[in-house]
Amino acid sequence: MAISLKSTAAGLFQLKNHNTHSPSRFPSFKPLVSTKRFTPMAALATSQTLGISETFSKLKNQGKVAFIPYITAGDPDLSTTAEALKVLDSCGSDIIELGVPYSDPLADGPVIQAAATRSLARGTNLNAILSMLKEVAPQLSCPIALFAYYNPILKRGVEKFMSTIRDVGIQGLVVPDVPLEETELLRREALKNKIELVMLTTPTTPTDRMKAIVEAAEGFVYLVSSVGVTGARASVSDRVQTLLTEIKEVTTKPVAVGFGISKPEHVKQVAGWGADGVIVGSAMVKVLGEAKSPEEGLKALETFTKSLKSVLP
Ligand SMILES: O=P(O)(O)OC[C@@H](O)[C@@H](O)c1c[nH]c2ccccc12
Repeated sequence: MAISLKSTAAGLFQLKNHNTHSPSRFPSFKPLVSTKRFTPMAALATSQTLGISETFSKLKNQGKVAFIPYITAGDPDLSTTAEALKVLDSCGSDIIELGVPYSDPLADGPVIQAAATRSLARGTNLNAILSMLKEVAPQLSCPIALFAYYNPILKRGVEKFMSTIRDVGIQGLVVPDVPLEETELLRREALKNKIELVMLTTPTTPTDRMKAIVEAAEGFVYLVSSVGVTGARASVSDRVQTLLTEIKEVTTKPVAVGFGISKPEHVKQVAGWGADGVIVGSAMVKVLGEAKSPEEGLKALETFTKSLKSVLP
C-alpha cells in the first residue's frame, strides 16, 4: 500500500469548471459580461459558484491564501458528508476537495485508507456520491474539486464521468495516478465539460517534467510537499519553499501545497513561503471520521477548520 507517489507523481491530472448555466444549455441566455475577459480555464461555473482558477484569482486580488480541506465521501456516511461540506463551506473553506473512496488507494496513508474502508463498508458508491452532490453543491458558495483514482473513472467511461460530474456541480478534478503522458483523454473531456483538471508535482519530479506538468495544469498546480503517502507529519519540509520558488519562476498559475499539513503552524508556514493555497486532508478526515458520533465529528470539524483558517491572511 505504501507506494510512494514518486512513480505516479508523473501521474497527475487536472480539474475544470463546469457550467450548469452555460449558454449552450440555455440557448437564449446571453452573458452580460463577455467571457473573453477570462482565460479559457477560468470559464464561468454556476451563476453563484466561481470555478477553481477564478477562486484563486479573486483571493489573490484580496491578498488571501486559499484554504482547501479534503474529506472522503461517505465517511462515516453520506449524509454526514453532506453536512460536513456545508460546515466546511460556512467556516470559510475556499475550495473543498472531496475524495471518492477506493479500495486500493495507493497514494494514501493509514488515515485516508481507513476512511475509504469505512465508507465502502457502508456501501458508498459513485452514483450515491453524485446524487448527494446534486443536492448539496448548489447550496455551497465554494467550488468542489473531486478527487478520484483513475480506475473508477475508467470504469464509468471518461466521457460519461466528466459530463456527469459537471452536471452535479463539480468544478475541478484531481486524479493522482495518471502519468502526464496518459492524461490526454482526461484533459480533452475535462475541457469539454469545463472541469479544471489539477496536476500534481512532487519533490522528486525532475525540472523539465515539472514544467510540462505546470503547463498542463488547470485550476491550480498541486505541489506534493513530501515523498510518500498522505498523512500528518511533525513538520513540513522546508524544501517546499525552494520548490514553490522554482514553480513560480515558470508559471503564474496558482500553486497549492498538500501532504502532511495538519496544524495551524504548518498552514501559516506554508502560506508564508508563498503558496497560493494550503490543502489539509488526513487531519480533517481524522477529526470527522474518528469521532464517537457523526454529530461530534461535525462539531470537531467546525472547530478544527476555524483554527486552521484563522491563521491565513
Ligand atoms: O492527507 P494529507 O497529508 O493532509 O494530504 C492531502 C490530501 O489528503 C489530499 O489532497 C489527498 C488525499 N488523497 C490523496 C492522494 C494523492 C494526492 C493527494 C491526496
